[in-house]
This record gives sequence, C-alpha cells and structure tokens, in this order.
Amino acid sequence: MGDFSSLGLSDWLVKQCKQLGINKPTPVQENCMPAILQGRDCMGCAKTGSGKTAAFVLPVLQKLSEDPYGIFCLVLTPTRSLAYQIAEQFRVLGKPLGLKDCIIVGGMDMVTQALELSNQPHVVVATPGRLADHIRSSNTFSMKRIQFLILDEADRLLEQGCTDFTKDLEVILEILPAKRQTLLFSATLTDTLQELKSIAMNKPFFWESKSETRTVEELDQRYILTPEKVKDAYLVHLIQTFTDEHDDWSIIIFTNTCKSCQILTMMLREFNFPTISLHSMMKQKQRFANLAKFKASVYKILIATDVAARGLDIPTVQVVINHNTPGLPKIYIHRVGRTARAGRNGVSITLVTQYDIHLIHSIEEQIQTKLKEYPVVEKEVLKILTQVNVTRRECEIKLESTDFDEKREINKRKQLILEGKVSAASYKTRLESMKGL
Ligand SMILES: Nc1ncnc2c1ncn2[C@@H]1O[C@H](COP(=O)(O)OP(=O)(O)OP(=O)(O)O)[C@@H](O)[C@H]1O
Repeated sequence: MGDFSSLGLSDWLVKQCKQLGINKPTPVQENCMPAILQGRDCMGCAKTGSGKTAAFVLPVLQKLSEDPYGIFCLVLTPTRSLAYQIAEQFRVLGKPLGLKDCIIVGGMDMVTQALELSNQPHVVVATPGRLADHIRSSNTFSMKRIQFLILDEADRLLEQGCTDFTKDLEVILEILPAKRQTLLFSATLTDTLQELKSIAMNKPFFWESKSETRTVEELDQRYILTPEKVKDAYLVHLIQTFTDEHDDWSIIIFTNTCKSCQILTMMLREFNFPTISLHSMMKQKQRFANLAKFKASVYKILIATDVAARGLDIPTVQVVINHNTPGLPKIYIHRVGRTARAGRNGVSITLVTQYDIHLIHSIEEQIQTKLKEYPVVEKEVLKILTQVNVTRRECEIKLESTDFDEKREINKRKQLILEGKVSAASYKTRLESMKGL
C-alpha cells in the first residue's frame, strides 16, 4: 500500500492527515482518490468505517486549494447529524486553507442559513429537504459554478423509503451545472447502482472493495433467540454484564420506533443505566446535545432509531444491540457498522424472536456470514424478568400521560402535508378533534 503523497496529495494535506493519525490510505482512499484527482466522476462502495469520508474530502480540499472560490463543493447526506460530522472533517482537514463551510439541515434557523449561503462558503453540506426549501424560496445564492457534487450514503438518498428525497434531489440537480464532478459513496451502493449511474453522468470510475463478506472481520456478530416478552430482560441483563465487565465502553441500542426508543430510555434509566436517546421526534437541538453527550461518554448508552444507523463515527462504541431484528439486510449492515470501525474490534448482538428467524436468514445470506449465538445464562435473565416487565409497564403508563402520541400524530400529518398527500384543512380538523374542541 502506498502513502498519501504517492496518490497525488499535496504535502500540506499529507501533514494535516498525519496530525489526525491518518498515515496510510485505506483501500477505498487508495483506489478512489487518484481518479477523483484526475477529474473523474467516482462511485465508491466500501464497508462501514473504512474511511470513505476522507476519500472524498481530501481530493476536494486539494482541488479547492488550487483554485479557491465559493461555492465549490456541495455534499448531500440523508441525516442532519451526518451533515455535521462531514462538515467537521472538512473543517479539520482544511484548516490551513481557512475553509468556509456551511451546514444546511432541517430543524435549524432558515434565515441564518440563508445568510450563510449568501456569504459564499467553499463547501455546503446539506440534507436534501432543507436545501431544496432554500432553493425554492430564495435567490440569494448560486450553485452554478460548483465543481463537486457529493452524495454520501448515496443509495439512501435515492431510495424511496419513509423519507423520500427524490423530489428534493430533482430541485437541487436543476440548479447545478452539468459540467461538474459527481462522487457517490456508500457501504451499500450496489442495490441502486443503475439509478446512481444516471446521476454520475460522465463514465464514472467505479470501485467496490472486493470481499466475500459485507461486514468487517473485526466485528463479532451474535444473536440471542428470545420470546418477545423476555426481550427487555435480556437487554437489561446484557447491559448489566457489560457494565460489570468493562470500564471504557459505549453501547448503541437500535429500536424500530420513536416510542419504543423513548420507553426503553425511560426503562433503562429506572435501572440507573446512563442512557440517552436519539430519534426523529426530538427537536434538532436536543438531538445534537444528546449525541454530543454520548460522544463525550457522559452517557454510555445511546438508544436510537434508524436515524442513527448510517455513517455516525463514534470510536468508543464497542457494542451494538439490535432490540428489533432489522427488516432489511442493508439496514442491519449500517447499524452494526457503528462499531468495529477503522480496524477496531466490536460486537453486535441482535435480539431475535421466533417471528424474525426468516429475517436473520436473509441478513446472513446478504452479508455472507453466519451469526453466532451469544451465550447467556438464562436463569439470570429469568430472575429479573418480572422486575423488568413491571418497570417497562410503568414507563409505558408514564409516557401515555404525556402528549407523546399527540405530538407523533402531529408530526405524521405535517409530513403528509409536506408531501402533498393531505390538505392543511383536513389536518386542522383532525387536530381539533384530537384536542377535543
Ligand atoms: N487512512 C486512515 N487511517 C486511519 N484512520 C482513518 C483513515 N481514514 C479515515 N480514518 C478514520 O476512520 C474512521 C471511519 O471513517 P469514515 O467515517 O469515513 O467511515 P465510512 O467508510 O464513511 O463509514 P460508514 O459507511 O459507516 O459511513 C474515522 O474516524 C476516520 O477518521
């Protein structure tokens, strides 16, 4: 493996990398960076935690240093926290350039963002929805001269999931110059390859890490077969065991809904575990604050929905627990990829009920790895079963006495209005009936 200089990177950037402990390029960097520096479009597919971010940040910074002007580069990414993480990499590596960046995500003040955009930043990192809102509502900035468009987690941006970015992407692509370099990265590009190729128009250089498995070798992948009713007792038991055995550890627990995230957080706190949550029903500022506290190890346990499944890079995470078995192998790959990053070891434990066994089979088929059973002394779990289930029920009752469900309903309807599926008038009627007016 060569070093960064031999890939064509300038001395000042090699020095910046060294300062951050980035000495040797990872395979995705070694393969994609020369093509990007030559001016080619690029699609890079490499496992989670393999350094895809620096693979695009470094060449962009190099090109920017040769001919600096704003707005030079636009990065699109599916989640708000990822936008901050990517901007941070640009900021740290591009410090000697006096790089100006701007983060455009939902949940933050539009006016401040519009001002920042009109201030000609070199790099804009955005989630598609909010950037499209700015394009629709203002003409104070132009992206006509951008050199780079980067789609991070590109397959997620193009898939039509519960948050559908495709309409916003159309609005954004409309204002970008046809002559630009387009770079697409993800750990799971292959499923949407054809759609992606149509965005990277100019015969993209395609690189995929050659490996039989789709998860990293340093990850120990386990499962626990459990009846639904015993799941939480297993969870509490697992966390207690990790707490007893390790000083320097963090755990991310993934669950399928915001409500479940909230209840599990309340429940683990009742057991005095330092727990914090991250889901889309929380205000943006709260989400950032919680993530920062988790990163700083003030809280050792983060309970999250799939809003945190992709891209988050938190080196201290040693364990990922799937409280529900993910319905799609792709989601599993991203979730467990929050641990065992950049060559470190990690463990993932998926709680599997009898109804989820077929999901595990399709996950195993996709990742080309068999999950191993995680050994647990069942007697110990059964000892705490009643206490855990009673605590959970108490938490459910507590949550029901708050306006959590009402807020959830309001959020759902707002989303439908934004997507044009429901009229504002029918929303108002429903809201009034909910309030008993
Ligand atoms: N050449 C390198 N040597 C050592 N560490 C590196 C190198 N390049 C990147 N890293 C570090 O590896 C970690 C993971 O990188 P990054 O977040 O870019 O992964 P990724 O491939 O984008 O993962 P994901 O698919 O989960 O988003 C980061 O902390 C980053 O600083």
